[in-house]
Amino acid sequence: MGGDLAGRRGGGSATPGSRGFPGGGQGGSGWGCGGDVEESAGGGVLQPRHPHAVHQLVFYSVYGGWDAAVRGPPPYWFPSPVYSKDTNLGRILEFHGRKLLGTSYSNPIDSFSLFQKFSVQHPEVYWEIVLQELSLKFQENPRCILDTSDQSKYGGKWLPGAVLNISECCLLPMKRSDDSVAIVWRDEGDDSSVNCLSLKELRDQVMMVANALDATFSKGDAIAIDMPMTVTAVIIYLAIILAGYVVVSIADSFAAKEIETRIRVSKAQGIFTQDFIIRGGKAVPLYSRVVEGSPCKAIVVPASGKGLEVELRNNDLSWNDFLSSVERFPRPFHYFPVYQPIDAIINVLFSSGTTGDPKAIPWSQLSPIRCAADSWAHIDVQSRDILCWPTNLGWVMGPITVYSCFLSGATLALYHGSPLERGFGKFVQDAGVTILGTVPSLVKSWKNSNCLEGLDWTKIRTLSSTGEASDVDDDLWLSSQAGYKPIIECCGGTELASSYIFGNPLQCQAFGAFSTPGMSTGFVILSEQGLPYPDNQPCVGEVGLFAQNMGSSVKLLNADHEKVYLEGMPIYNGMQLRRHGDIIERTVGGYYRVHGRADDTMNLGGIKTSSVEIERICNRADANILETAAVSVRMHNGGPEQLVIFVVPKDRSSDWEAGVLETKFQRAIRANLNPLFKVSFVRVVAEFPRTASNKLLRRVLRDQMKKELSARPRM
Ligand SMILES: Nc1ncnc2c1ncn2[C@@H]1O[C@H](COP(=O)(O)OP(=O)(O)OP(=O)(O)O)[C@@H](O)[C@H]1O
Repeated sequence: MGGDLAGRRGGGSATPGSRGFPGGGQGGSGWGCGGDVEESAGGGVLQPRHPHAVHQLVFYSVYGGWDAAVRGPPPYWFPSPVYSKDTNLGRILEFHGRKLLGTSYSNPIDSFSLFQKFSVQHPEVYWEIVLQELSLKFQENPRCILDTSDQSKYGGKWLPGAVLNISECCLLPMKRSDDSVAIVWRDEGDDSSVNCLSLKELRDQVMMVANALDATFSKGDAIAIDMPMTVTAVIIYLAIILAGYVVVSIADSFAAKEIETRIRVSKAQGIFTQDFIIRGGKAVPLYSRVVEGSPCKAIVVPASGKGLEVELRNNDLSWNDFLSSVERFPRPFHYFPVYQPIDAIINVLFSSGTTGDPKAIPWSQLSPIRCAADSWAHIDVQSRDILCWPTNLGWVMGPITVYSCFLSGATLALYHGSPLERGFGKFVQDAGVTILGTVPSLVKSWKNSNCLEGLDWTKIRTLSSTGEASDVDDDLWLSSQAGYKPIIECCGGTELASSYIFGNPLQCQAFGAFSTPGMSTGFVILSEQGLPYPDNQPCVGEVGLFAQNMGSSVKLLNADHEKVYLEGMPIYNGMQLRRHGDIIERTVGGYYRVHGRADDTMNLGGIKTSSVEIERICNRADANILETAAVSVRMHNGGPEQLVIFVVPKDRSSDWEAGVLETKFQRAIRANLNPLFKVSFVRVVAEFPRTASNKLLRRVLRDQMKKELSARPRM
């Protein structure tokens, strides 16, 4: 991406006027539309209480004449000079900018893109600065930031020689005091209060659990956590790492067979779980699934906070019995952390399995530093923030959220219940959440059910989204709920412990788009011939990541790392590129869009296109469409790929003619994408198959359609 492109964006001259979108600037929360805070505070016209139709009318009218092909995606949020200097990166740039970038430095907004490039070219300088900003305490300091002398170490050796305990770093009063609030939470159904745990109280709890672990397990054991992301789960997570064990993260939505696979692959010796999961007013059995899936010792936490409501196996322990092992300890709240080299494994995570079997990915102590640093730089997590991201420790966002809060000194906000319901929204309001993370399916559900109506989300200063491609209209709705705050898009992978493309509060933001490669992340976009496009040119292709990527995986437990990520990838500037498998677009104006997995691309009449691109258009072809999925299949007698659109309607009772929909889709695709793409089949379904982390499984829809076609009589 050319510096000039980004510079123009940042400077605002490519935006629709310095006041921009009428929604921006309200709430006085410290940002504005190109002006100073003082000018913009309270200056917004649109309010969260206005119906979505009004927000739509204004947004789509303001940008009605915007030619995206010439100007790129329309930006809806613009950083002000005053706001920019109050961000983490802005502060760093004001302090170091001139020294590092020389006379090229002007201000955080205009110089952001240059600094991102600088961070790729000089990782040792960038990381030296960022390490100082996080709550990190090394027992042995690293010899250097990056050692590339050993050619056999793909991507180099980061922070060689460093010894630390990353869990201890999360618990130290470095970025905040012992009395500051570390975690706030609320149980589902309890609207009365928001519970708080101070940093000191958290540390005491973690140390007590660490002592109890030593009484039950052998050093170095892998210990699984399969429970909702509650305060207790976070305490257990930190305790396992503090005491020198390895966490095996298992999402609480998995069936017994999935639990069994994860326990087997990771060789876990024990598992922390709950009797039930309380969600949406229901008690969903969890312990019974764990018992079916694993013979290893289970420690069972009561979901109700009172007694257990299940009968345990002989070898299993109730949470209370587990903790009672420390009663005889003279100092149960004291614990000496187990210090380990930087590359020691602390957590085994599993990818979502969108492209096949989930990969078992070991995280070293570098990975948490990477997570926290990226959230610090891109989501601007600060010690004054209260961060909520409904997820699970079994998904990459769980550990990312924990480290992003505790290594930056922010407060972690946890809701013990379903994030789909009003109770969650009320918690966000009552807890004063300032940073809210989401996934697109959650946003779609909130918008569709209207369950947040009347709640006040204006304390939120930054929103964030990850997991799947966002829908522009859903994001318009989300941003408007918080008084037009920026939605920072993040796209990466479990194996990277981070994202490779992001939004950033030093740049104008456009709905459903990313504004920059991650700090210190380099990549090229490859043509079909495997050749990199020039980095200032709009293009679409598979992303090839640079090898030197701090915190990314070097090993898989259940697959050959080299085969999965490196084999067959081209060399760029003498450097072996790393596969990520995404097709991305660099737009005019230097934004990025994700077009989905390389496996989901199709060839329609000789033209390559992605599912996501077609879905974006089809989603808006009729008001009663909740979502669409586009796949292509070949007929049993071969021939060209046929386009199939699957549809989930909003109103399931409405009687839909596939023929009418086919015409609507065809018309929309012809007008907005390519007149040559022909819709061959439309199928209306009640819901889409998804991974346990809610990602759309197009490969299952493809198989379903292939089966249907092969069952048809052959001519
Ligand atoms: N904001 C986003 N927009 C679009 N796609 C996203 C976004 N965030 C993540 N993704 C998709 O999710 C992928 C990362 O998810 P994850 O690490 O869980 O692995 P997976 O690719 O879903 O699973 P597997 O590697 O097992 O196939 C990204 O490569 C991208 O395809």
